[in-house]
Amino acid sequence: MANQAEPIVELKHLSKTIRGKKILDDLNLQLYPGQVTGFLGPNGAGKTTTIRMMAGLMKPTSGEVFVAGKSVQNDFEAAMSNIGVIVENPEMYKYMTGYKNLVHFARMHKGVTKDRIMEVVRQVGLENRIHEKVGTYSLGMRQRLGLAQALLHNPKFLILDEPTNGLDPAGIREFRSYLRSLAEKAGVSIFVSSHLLSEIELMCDRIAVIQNGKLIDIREMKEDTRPHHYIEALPAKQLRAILESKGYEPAESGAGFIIEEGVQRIPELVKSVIAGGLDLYAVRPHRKTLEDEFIEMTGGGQIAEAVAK
Ligand SMILES: Nc1ncnc2c1ncn2[C@@H]1O[C@H](COP(=O)(O)OP(=O)(O)OP(=O)(O)O)[C@@H](O)[C@H]1O
Repeated sequence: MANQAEPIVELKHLSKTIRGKKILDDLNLQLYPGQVTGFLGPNGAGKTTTIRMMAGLMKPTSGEVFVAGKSVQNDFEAAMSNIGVIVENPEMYKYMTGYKNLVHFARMHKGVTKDRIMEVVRQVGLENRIHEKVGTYSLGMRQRLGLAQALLHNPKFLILDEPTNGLDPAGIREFRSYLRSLAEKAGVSIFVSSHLLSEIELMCDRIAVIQNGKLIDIREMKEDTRPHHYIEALPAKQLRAILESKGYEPAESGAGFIIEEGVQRIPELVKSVIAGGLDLYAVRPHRKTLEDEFIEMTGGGQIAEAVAK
């Protein structure tokens, strides 16, 4: 899929040292069109520093960031014409309407027409409220207006720093689906920083994990192709014996077991458990979470704890 395309963003040997302290250490990363990449790491890992350098707000000590082939460090304006940035709580003029705010921000770019402004307004679903003052907007609507602002000049690359801070669960869900459709329909490459594992898991195709200024992992978020089920029955010892006799390798999980099995053979298995005289308490599909994967990957060590914060 997207990985076979040319990267739209490349971080090459990005390092930053401030007063003798190494904050970023030789970061190399490629981002692709149509993909949402999560940037995950514990507090102080270096996420904001990386993002500031990607957006040209801070100079790296060494290394370079390329966006659509243009260097953010050496060809700033050309690179920025392809970048949209949303930082936490985007600055808006509350006493002006959403529309007037966008007109104001549109002046910072070349060639943003009124039609383009309205197109972006529709894209983020604000058409019914765009002529009302921003002061009357909910936080979710303000986030969407921020997104509209960042999209005005049709950037190929969108950077979001902790975008859902302060949103309620419904607002987060809504924002997430906008981002996904933006990547899928418009082919925008999106880079989202967060320290929330669960958020990244739902929003992203791919995650890059940073710790102590170093990129420690990059992985695709694939649906686990092998289906699993959780099953719980008493006595547990007997359940294990039944599962093993059917060729499963049951993994203990809470009061039950996880087995690798799709939904087709579950009714048959349930019949055997009941026929064996066991009390059945639960059978449900089980999907591995990112946290499970980290624990498997790290043996439950420091990284899993750090990213789970
Ligand atoms: N101007 C600076 N001077 C000195 N140290 C700095 C400066 N800016 C950042 N740091 C340090 O660099 C490290 C990385 O900070 P950064 O803000 O990039 O982390 P982060 O991953 O964004 O963390 P958070 O999730 O807490 O925002 C931290 O240890 C921070 O204290």
